[in-house]
Amino acid sequence: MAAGGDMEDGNGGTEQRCRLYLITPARIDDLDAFARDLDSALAAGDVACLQLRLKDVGDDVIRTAARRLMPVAHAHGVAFLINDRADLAVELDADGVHLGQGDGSVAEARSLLGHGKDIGVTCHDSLHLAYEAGEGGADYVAFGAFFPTQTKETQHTPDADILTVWDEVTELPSVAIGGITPENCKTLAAAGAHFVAVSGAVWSDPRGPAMAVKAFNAALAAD
Ligand SMILES: Cc1ncc(COP(=O)(O)OP(=O)(O)O)c(N)n1
Ligand SMILES: Cc1nc(C(=O)O)sc1CCOP(=O)(O)O
Ligand SMILES: [Mg+2]
Repeated sequence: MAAGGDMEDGNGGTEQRCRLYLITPARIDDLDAFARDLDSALAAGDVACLQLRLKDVGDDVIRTAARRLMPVAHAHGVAFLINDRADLAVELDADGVHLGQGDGSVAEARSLLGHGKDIGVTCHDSLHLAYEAGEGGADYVAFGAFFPTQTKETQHTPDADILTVWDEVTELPSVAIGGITPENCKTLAAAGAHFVAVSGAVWSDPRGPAMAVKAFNAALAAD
């Protein structure tokens, strides 16, 4: 799906239907150290995508981080998406953008990015928002937060059934997000999620991000 990386979902005939989607911490103080952590995490197992989600920083900080981290992702065949900002995604030649409900329309992002890039949309607990996103041309929809999370304040707590309903009515990939761990990810995969999006459970794992990626892939591959 993505030029630099492979954001194919598991329906492409791969053995593992639900794949891991990583999201960076909202703040990266030591970019070189994080790049090393990222390299070891992506070397440890299958990851479909990395989203750069820096918050409360200037555009140049996002640019510097993207220029440092996108080559690491691409070296492992991992798609690299920018959070919120379709304009920066174009400028940086990223593989796509993730849009929240306040980050502009899919149509606007598509007019900037073109058809070779991925556009994802936050849909919280709403099938209506997901239908709207799909009709607008989104490449995936994201539902969440399924579990308690310290990474983002959210009022929406969908039930996993929304993933099953979505999977029954469309082939448009779904991403599940919010408090996802190796211990709880399988329930979301079994419900129909094509990707599980994770931040804290990878970057804050005391065993290191590589072990966390291994644990997620072992859990997702289990029957
Ligand atoms: C894959 C994925 N799903 C949801 C979000 C949340 O996006 P948004 O609602 O715009 O909130 P912020 O992440 O911008 O704080 C996401 N980033 N990625
Ligand atoms: C960025 C984000 N969006 C959410 C939503 O519900 O839309 S929950 C969330 C936080 C994801 O990080 P963690 O894996 O650490 O919970
Ligand atoms: Mg956003």
